[in-house]
Amino acid sequence: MVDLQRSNPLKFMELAISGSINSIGKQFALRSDGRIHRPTSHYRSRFDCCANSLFDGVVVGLDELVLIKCHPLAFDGRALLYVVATKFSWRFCGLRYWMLEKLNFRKPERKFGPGKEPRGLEIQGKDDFSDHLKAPLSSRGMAPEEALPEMTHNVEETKASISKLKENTHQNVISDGVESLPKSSSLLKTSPQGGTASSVCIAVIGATGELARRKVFPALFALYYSGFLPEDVGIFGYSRKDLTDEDLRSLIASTLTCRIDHQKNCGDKMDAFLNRTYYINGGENNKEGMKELNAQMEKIESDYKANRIFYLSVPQEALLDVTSSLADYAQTSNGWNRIIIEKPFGFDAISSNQLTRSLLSKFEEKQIYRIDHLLGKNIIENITVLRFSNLVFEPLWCRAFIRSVQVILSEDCGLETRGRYFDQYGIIRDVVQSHILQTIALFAMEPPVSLEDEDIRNEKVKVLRSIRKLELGDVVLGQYKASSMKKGEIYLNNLTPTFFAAALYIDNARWDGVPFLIKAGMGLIKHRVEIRIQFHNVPGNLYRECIGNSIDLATNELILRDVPDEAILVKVNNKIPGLGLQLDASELNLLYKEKYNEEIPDSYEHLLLDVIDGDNHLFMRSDEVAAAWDILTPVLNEIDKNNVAPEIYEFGGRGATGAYYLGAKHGVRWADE
Ligand SMILES: NC(=O)C1=CN([C@@H]2O[C@H](COP(=O)(O)OP(=O)(O)OC[C@H]3O[C@@H](n4cnc5c(N)ncnc54)[C@H](OP(=O)(O)O)[C@@H]3O)[C@@H](O)[C@H]2O)C=CC1
Ligand SMILES: O=C1O[C@H](COP(=O)(O)O)[C@@H](O)[C@H](O)[C@H]1O
Repeated sequence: MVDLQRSNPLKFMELAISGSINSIGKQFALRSDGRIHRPTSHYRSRFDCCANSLFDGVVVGLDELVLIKCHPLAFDGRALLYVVATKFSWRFCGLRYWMLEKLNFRKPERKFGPGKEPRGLEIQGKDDFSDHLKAPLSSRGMAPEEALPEMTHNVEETKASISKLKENTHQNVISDGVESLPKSSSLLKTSPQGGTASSVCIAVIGATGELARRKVFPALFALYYSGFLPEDVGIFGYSRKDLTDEDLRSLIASTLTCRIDHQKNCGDKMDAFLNRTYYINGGENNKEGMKELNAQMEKIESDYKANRIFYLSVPQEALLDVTSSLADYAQTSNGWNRIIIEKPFGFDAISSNQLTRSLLSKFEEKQIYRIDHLLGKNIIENITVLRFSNLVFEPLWCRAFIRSVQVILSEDCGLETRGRYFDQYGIIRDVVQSHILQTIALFAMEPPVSLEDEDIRNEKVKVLRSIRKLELGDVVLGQYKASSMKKGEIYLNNLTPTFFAAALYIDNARWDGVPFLIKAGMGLIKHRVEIRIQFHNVPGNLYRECIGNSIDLATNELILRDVPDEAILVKVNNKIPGLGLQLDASELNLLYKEKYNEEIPDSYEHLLLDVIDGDNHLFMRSDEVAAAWDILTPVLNEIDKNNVAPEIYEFGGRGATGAYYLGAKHGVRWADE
């Protein structure tokens, strides 16, 4: 136990936390380089819940496993800072340095966004992690609880743990409650400019492509504007075109916008962002291109620590060459390297396993972020927040109470410019393999040990592996009429599905017999993205005579809606006012735009921030990808082998009528019937 600032503990805490988290009472993570780590996205909700608990919590620095407990009001108002960690001496140096820095004994050179620290710019030689394809599940990802003393253990135990750890370090001498500096520590190394901060470079490979221009650069700018990227971040755009820095800047400037809540100084910020953006012409040989990228990054990087993110926004067929060249020639050895890969992560089980093997021969699992932007939406985090933080839901989350689940992703638009990509992949590979199966996995998983990414991924993969292989009889394919394709749109092969419905079953104790109906389609009547959980009828319902409609329509329902208008709705039966006794099925409606007067950040922003944080829980691990393809590959093979033709439907209609028969077969009424 280290007793700090006896005389003025709250002031100390204020100093310590200022600039990172605004109010005392919230938790924070301390990185080994002395930086305060802001809560990651999934911690954010936990923090909000714990806001009144005066540090009575834990924050874990991912693979560094630093546990900090702060009780500013405990012990007669004295501030106590407990630090428990493995490799104690090394981390303790970091802590001491951080304390001194915060107490203004040492000033960092670099400053980040307005009042913000970038999240998770921690130093890691590389993101080391076990190979999940090889390791048994039980050995994957160590939960903090396994590595550290129990969160709730008492102060005496904490004192004992800390004195024991201190016995094992020869470097740390306590004087007046503040650790003296070690003689030498890599954490204290300064750059020639005197700075000790890490730098970050982000390379967008495929910078001239649609996704990069439309989504990736705007999300990076929004993060830069909000202070989540360091002022001196380096943004690199890479493709094979012969362009200059100025060309790239003009190309992306047209897609950068100042959101409603990002108006102040937006023009200046945009100029600053564009000035930090550089173009690399990779040419026809990515090996040479990556060497050039590496050289240009080195020119602007801190020689203290340099971290790199590579966003691979290239066609799937270019992935292997790009990742291999990047791994060999563009990684830094002076910080961490993370790569982001776009879906659909292969074409089927075989090609996906090949891609995974190739990735894992060059990168460690923890370095790979397989992105599906639909998983960065609020609705996805809300699945677990609602379930695990509400007593009214968690006990009902099983076959005994839930009759069916529907996952609906219907779009009213056509393919427009995306026809070429879509014609190769079709809707199953485009959104089912990743987005819909991930939604079901998060929905149906057992409670994870913690909110740590690997704990969540361990549970998701179990669900995916328990999903029964899909059969052709439980699948409906559709394609919107070619005559309704817009001018300039590519005519799809007549076997490419733009609509898909299926019934899935999870063969485990919790979900045995519960149909999970999924529907995804383009060119439909309405843009609608929602998850609907239908509960069983009330057994022996006393009011059945008073329910006007079919009793089936009067069951409780929980609806998580993303589009239109984000909302959480609960359908309940209530009495209609008046002298009679008649029941009505009404919706208790939490409409986000009414409750929260805030613009919701784009999902790419959310996910990019998670990558910066090193938080993988919304990104598919290799074994999850393999399990997802195992569910779909047999039926995809059958469809291809038998040339199964999709049912043609009207653009702007309700999709293939086969979906209704499918619903009836599984005893489910689609929500839009
Ligand atoms: N667009 C979207 O909304 C979505 C896209 N995706 C995925 O994102 C990725 C990119 O999609 P999108 O932007 O639409 O594709 P585009 O075809 O529009 O852009 C591809 C980019 O990659 C570059 N590129 C192509 N081949 C190579 C290569 N061999 N080496 C280096 N760079 C290369 C291209 O430039 P150049 O040819 O000059 O090198 C271009 O900048 C795809 O994998 C797709 O599956 C996923 C979901 C949605
Ligand atoms: O990833 C994809 O998402 C889009 C829908 O995304 P949104 O952010 O516009 O809701 C979908 O149209 C596309 O098919 C799919 O690849």
